[in-house]
Amino acid sequence: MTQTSEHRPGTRTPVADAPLQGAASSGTGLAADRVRWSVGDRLILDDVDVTAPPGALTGLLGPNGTGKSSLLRLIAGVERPDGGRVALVPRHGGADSAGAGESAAADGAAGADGPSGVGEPEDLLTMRRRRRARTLAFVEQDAASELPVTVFDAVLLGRTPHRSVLAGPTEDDHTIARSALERAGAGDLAAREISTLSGGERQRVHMARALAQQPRVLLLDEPTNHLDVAAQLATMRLVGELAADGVTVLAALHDLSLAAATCDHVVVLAPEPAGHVVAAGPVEEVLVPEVIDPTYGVRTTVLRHPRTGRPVLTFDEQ
Ligand SMILES: Nc1ncnc2c1ncn2[C@@H]1O[C@H](COP(=O)(O)OP(=O)(O)OP(=O)(O)O)[C@@H](O)[C@H]1O
Repeated sequence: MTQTSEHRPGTRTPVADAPLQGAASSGTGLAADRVRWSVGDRLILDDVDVTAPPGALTGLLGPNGTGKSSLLRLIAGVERPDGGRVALVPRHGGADSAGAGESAAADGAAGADGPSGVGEPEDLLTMRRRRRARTLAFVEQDAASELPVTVFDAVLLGRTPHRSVLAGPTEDDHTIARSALERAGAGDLAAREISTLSGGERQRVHMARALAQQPRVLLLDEPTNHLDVAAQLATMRLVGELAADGVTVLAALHDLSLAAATCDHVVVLAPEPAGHVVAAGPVEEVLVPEVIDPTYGVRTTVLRHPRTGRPVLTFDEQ
């Protein structure tokens, strides 16, 4: 799959908030190979292959229960797969691998969880927790937020993987957290107790915490859930900007027109048999009736957005 950045809406220029770009410019892709996961005797994901190219927004699509959240949780290390591999794949071997090697050394773990050679894929599943937290951020669907902390302190927690275990947050950490809140459209919520927020407000705060982590890879499970239409557009624009900055984004989405309007690539999971990939590739090739109709059990009409020319999908029952 190749990057098709000209398709992304909104600005494609690198954003001005330098503090949030930190680890984002490395151009690391993500490859999940033959990922298999069962719960009890129920097979949820059956040898699933998903690739998220570096510095691109990849939409993970599929009907309810096809395993999108499960796959994101496995990639994030929340669950362990029964089989398969999840790796960071450098775009340019030299620069990326050098960066990764430095990070491993900073962890005191060089040679243990770092890549073995220049340009080698790096195994995410065996990566040390702390290093993974500096590499990858995950915004879960309806993540619980009952901690008795302010929004600002919750976002500041995103900085934890970047400092030594006993050190408190630095002035830089505060600056990055403030910038992350602003960028996620939640600057005015900083002093609020997180448990008092509405669903949409929480969603922005979770995004801000992920931004404060300065990840190379960002996993989003339904990032527009709970958001009004303006906030949905703002969130997807932000995600597109992050991808333009070099962050590899894999986002589970239900709104196929939103995916068509914003994603560089899409991967569609199908319900039968358990969580397998029916199609993957550029939006124009994958979001077509031949793929969507049998997968979702609908009749799809593909229109064109009058301004962007991108696909707009409408649906009828079969
Ligand atoms: N811990 C678990 N125990 C039992 N079953 C599970 C568990 N986690 C997921 N499942 C099942 O695995 C299947 C895939 O769930 P998952 O949440 O990954 O799907 P999804 O594609 O994200 O769904 P949705 O679009 O509805 O959010 C579902 O049938 C779900 O009930």
